[in-house]
Amino acid sequence: MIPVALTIAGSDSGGGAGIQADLRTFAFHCVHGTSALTCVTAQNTLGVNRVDALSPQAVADQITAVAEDIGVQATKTGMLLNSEIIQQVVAQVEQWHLQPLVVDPVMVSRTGAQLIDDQAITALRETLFPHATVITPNRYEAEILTGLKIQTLDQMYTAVQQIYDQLGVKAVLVKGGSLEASLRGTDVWFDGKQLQTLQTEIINTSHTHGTGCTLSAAITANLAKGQDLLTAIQGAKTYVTQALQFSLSIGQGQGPVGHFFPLLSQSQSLL
Ligand SMILES: Nc1ncnc2c1ncn2[C@@H]1O[C@H](COP(=O)(O)OP(=O)(O)OP(=O)(O)O)[C@@H](O)[C@H]1O
Ligand SMILES: Cc1ncc(CO)c(N)n1
Repeated sequence: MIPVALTIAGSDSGGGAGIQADLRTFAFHCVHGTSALTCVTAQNTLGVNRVDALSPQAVADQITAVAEDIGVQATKTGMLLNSEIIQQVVAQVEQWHLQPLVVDPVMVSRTGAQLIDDQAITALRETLFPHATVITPNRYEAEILTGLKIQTLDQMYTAVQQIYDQLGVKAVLVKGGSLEASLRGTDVWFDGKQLQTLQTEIINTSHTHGTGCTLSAAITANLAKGQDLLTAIQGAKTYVTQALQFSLSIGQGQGPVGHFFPLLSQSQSLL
């Protein structure tokens, strides 16, 4: 049986983040990827120029179509855009028991662009987080969720525990990709029992677009294969690190990670 994963997320026309990153990541892990699109962004390596929402019912119907026929072993959410879409996603998560559920609480991109409105942030916290197996905020999202400034490892430890204690989530991974250079490969994990620092080699590249989506999609793919959560996260971090090693210098801004890096390395060795 081939594992099936579902991503509920937005489209990135530049192909680096969102649904495009998620489906490539699922494919790399030999997991069949299905999707429910929430919105379409006009986006490239320089930033987001425009966002168009799908109707909440259209999002719900995509999830129903996948869940009632194909079935899903693990689900992730990415850019959910507004509170009406979040309300429908929560209803679908409940109806189809979409577990395990990885919630990447996409609010602010690494370039600092706000990607969802304030009401949506409240809806995420109050209605979706309680269903999450794990949430994976980046540094800016953890700052919004806690009201803390996060610059150091100690501040990451405080933030991850505060999010766990105050937001009723089962587990939290605060990601350090946008911290100062020495902390870029460092994430902090807390599930109410274990506080862990997860560290990989730091890759010195400015082409990091899509790291967060790729990480949460890889965690989801590993969960769809039946791995336990911490193993799934460790494997996903290794994948992101490798994808960063083969990141693509395309466009005038921050290029995407290289999801298909083994193919790239083969073709390079053929040159
Ligand atoms: N230069 C780097 N070297 C190694 N790991 C990195 C680097 N940059 C980011 N990471 C890792 O990538 C993962 C994603 O973290 P990051 O903080 O970049 O997420 P994000 O801001 O949500 O990403 P994005 O918005 O670009 O999709 C984390 O596991 C982080 O440690
Ligand atoms: C569609 C989409 N989802 C997520 C992110 C976060 O990187 C982005 N930039 N675009």
